[in-house]
Amino acid sequence: MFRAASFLRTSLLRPLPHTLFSGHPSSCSSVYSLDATNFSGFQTSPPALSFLSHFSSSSRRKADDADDSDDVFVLNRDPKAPPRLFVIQPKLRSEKLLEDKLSEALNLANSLEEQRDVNIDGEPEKRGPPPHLIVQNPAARKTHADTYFGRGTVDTIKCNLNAVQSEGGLDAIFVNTILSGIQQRNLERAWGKPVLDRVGLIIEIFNAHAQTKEAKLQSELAALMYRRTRLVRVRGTDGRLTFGADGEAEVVSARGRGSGGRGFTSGAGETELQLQRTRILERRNHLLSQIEEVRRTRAVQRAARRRRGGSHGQGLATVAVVGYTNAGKSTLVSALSDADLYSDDRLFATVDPRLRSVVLPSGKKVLLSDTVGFISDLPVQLVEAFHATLEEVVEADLLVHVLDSSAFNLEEQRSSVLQVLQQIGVSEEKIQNMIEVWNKIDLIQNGGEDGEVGSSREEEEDLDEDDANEINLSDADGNAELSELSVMEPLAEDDAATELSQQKKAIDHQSENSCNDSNIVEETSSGQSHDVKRMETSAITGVGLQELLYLIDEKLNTKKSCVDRSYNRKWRPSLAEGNAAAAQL
Ligand SMILES: Nc1nc2c(ncn2[C@@H]2O[C@H](COP(=O)(O)OP(=O)(O)OP(=O)(O)O)[C@@H](O)[C@H]2O)c(=O)[nH]1
Ligand SMILES: [Mg+2]
Repeated sequence: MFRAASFLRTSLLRPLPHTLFSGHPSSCSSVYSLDATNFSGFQTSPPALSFLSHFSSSSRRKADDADDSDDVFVLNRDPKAPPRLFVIQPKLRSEKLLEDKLSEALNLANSLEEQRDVNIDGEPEKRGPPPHLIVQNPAARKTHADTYFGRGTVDTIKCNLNAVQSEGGLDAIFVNTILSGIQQRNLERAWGKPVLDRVGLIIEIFNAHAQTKEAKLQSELAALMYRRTRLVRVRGTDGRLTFGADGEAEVVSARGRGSGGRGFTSGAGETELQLQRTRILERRNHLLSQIEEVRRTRAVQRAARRRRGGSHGQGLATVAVVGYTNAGKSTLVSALSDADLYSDDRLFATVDPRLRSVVLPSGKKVLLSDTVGFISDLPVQLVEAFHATLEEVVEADLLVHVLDSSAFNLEEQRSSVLQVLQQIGVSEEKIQNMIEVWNKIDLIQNGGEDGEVGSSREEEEDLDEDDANEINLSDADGNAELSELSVMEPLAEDDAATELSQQKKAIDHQSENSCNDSNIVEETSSGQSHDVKRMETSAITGVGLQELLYLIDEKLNTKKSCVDRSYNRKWRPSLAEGNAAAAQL
C-alpha cells in the first residue's frame, strides 16, 4: 500500500516540462491547421460524437445488448480493456498548483477501470500516466463560448492527438475543466473523439467502480441528470437547428410551437429535444422508485441494528469517516477495525459505502462508516444522486474527517470537504464536533516526496481557473424528489463480539497514550471559526490509531472524563515509535 502511494507521487508529481505543450511533437503547433468552420461556424458536419451517441469507431464500444443504464455512459465497463484517455490540462499560474491539478487529472484518467487485479506481490497492477498535454488556459483572457479554447489551441491539441493516436488507440479526451454542452459538442467535432469534462469523467468513474445495485442505480441517476444538462441544439449542414447524436432534424409542429408557453405534451407535435427530456424524466422516475425500494429495506435493517445495541446495551453509534478522495479513509477504517476494505491509489476507489464495527477502549461497540470520497468541483449531480448514501454521513453520531497530510493542496481539499458537508446538510454542531485526522503522516515524517509540507502547500488561488468553472449545472427539478431519499443500508457488517473477547484476552501492553494527547494538535484552522482537534495518523504504520480510538470514545461519551487506561485493543505504536519506524521505511 505504501509503495502504491509512493508510486503515485513519484510518477505523477514529477517536475513538469516547461513547455505548454508537453511531451509531443513541437511541429504540431504549426503543421496542422484545422478548418475554422469545423468547430466555430457550425457549417460543416463531421461525425457527431457527443456522449449522447454510441461512438462506433472505438474498439471498446458498447455492446448492442447493453442494458438501459449503459446508454447514459460514454465508456464501456470492460475490465479487460479500460479506456485510454488523453488528458488536457489548462495551464495554471502557480507551477505547484499546476503540478497538483495535473497529477489529480492523470490519476482521474487512470481511475476508470474496475477493481484491479493484483500482481504477484499482492499490489494492484499499475499503469503509467496517460498521455497528456498542458495548454494555455483560456480563462486567463477569455474563454470561447463555442469551443472553450482558442482556435490555435484546438489545432495544436488535434495535432498531438493524431500523434498519440498513431501510437495506439485513444477512446476519449479528458479536459480537466467544466465545459458547456455546446463546447463539448464542438470539441468532439473538431477532435473526432468523445470529450469528457471533469464532471463527465467523475460520473464515468463512479459507474466503473459501482459494484452494488444501489451504487449502480445512483451513478446512473447522476449520469442521467448530467446528460439532461447536455441536451444542446446545434445548426446542421443545411443551416437548420438540429438535435440528437446523429444530427437528426428537430421536429417542431405548429402545435408544438403554438403551445403558448404551456409546454409540450407528448405526441406528434413534440420536439426531438422534448422527447429526449421525456425519456430522461421517465427513466429518472424509474430509478428513483427503485432506489426508494432499496431504501425501505435498508431502513428496516438499520432499525433492527439499532435495537440490537452494543456491548453496553445502548444503540450502536455510527462514526462516519469522510474526506477527500484518496485521503486513506478505507485504509484507516480497515486498520481500526481489522477489516479488509478495498483501498487503492485510484480516485473514488470506494463508491459503495461500508460499515465496519470496532470496539472502543471503553468497550463500547460502534460502527465506522466508510463512504465515497469528495473532490473539488464535485459534480452537483453526484451529490444529489448519492444523497441516499451521503445521508449516512448526515445521520452519523460523529464525523471523522480524514486528510492526506502529504497533499500539496491540503487546504483546498479541506475546504472542498467542508463545503460538501454543508451542502448535504450536516449540522454546524456536527461539523464543530468533528475530529480532523491528518493521515499519511509517515510520508511527511519521511520528508515527503517533494519536501512540500505544512503551510507551504497553501498556494495562491488561481482566479483564472475559477472563472472557467463558473457554469451552473444545477438541476432544480431533481432536488425535491432526491431529498426524500434516505440512507442506504450498509452492505456488510462484521460481528465484533468474538473479536472483543480475543482483544480482552490479548491485553498485555499497558497503554501509555490513553488520555495522552501526544498525537493530538489543538489548532484553529484557517477559514474555520472553531477549534479543531487534529490527530496525526498513519493508517499504514498504525501511528496515532490508538489515540484516535480514545478520542472517538471521548467524543461519543463526553460524560466520561477519561477512558479506561487499562484498555489496549491492539498494540499501536506511539507517535515517537512511529517516527522511528517511518524513518526506516
Ligand atoms: N503512506 C501512506 N499511504 C496511505 C496511508 N493511508 C492510505 N494510504 C494509501 O493511499 C491510497 C488511498 O487509500 P484509500 O484508503 O483507498 O483512500 P480513500 O480515502 O478510501 O480513497 P477513495 O475511496 O478513493 O475516496 C492507497 O494506495 C493507500 O495504500 C498512510 O497512512 N500512509
Ligand atoms: Mg475508499
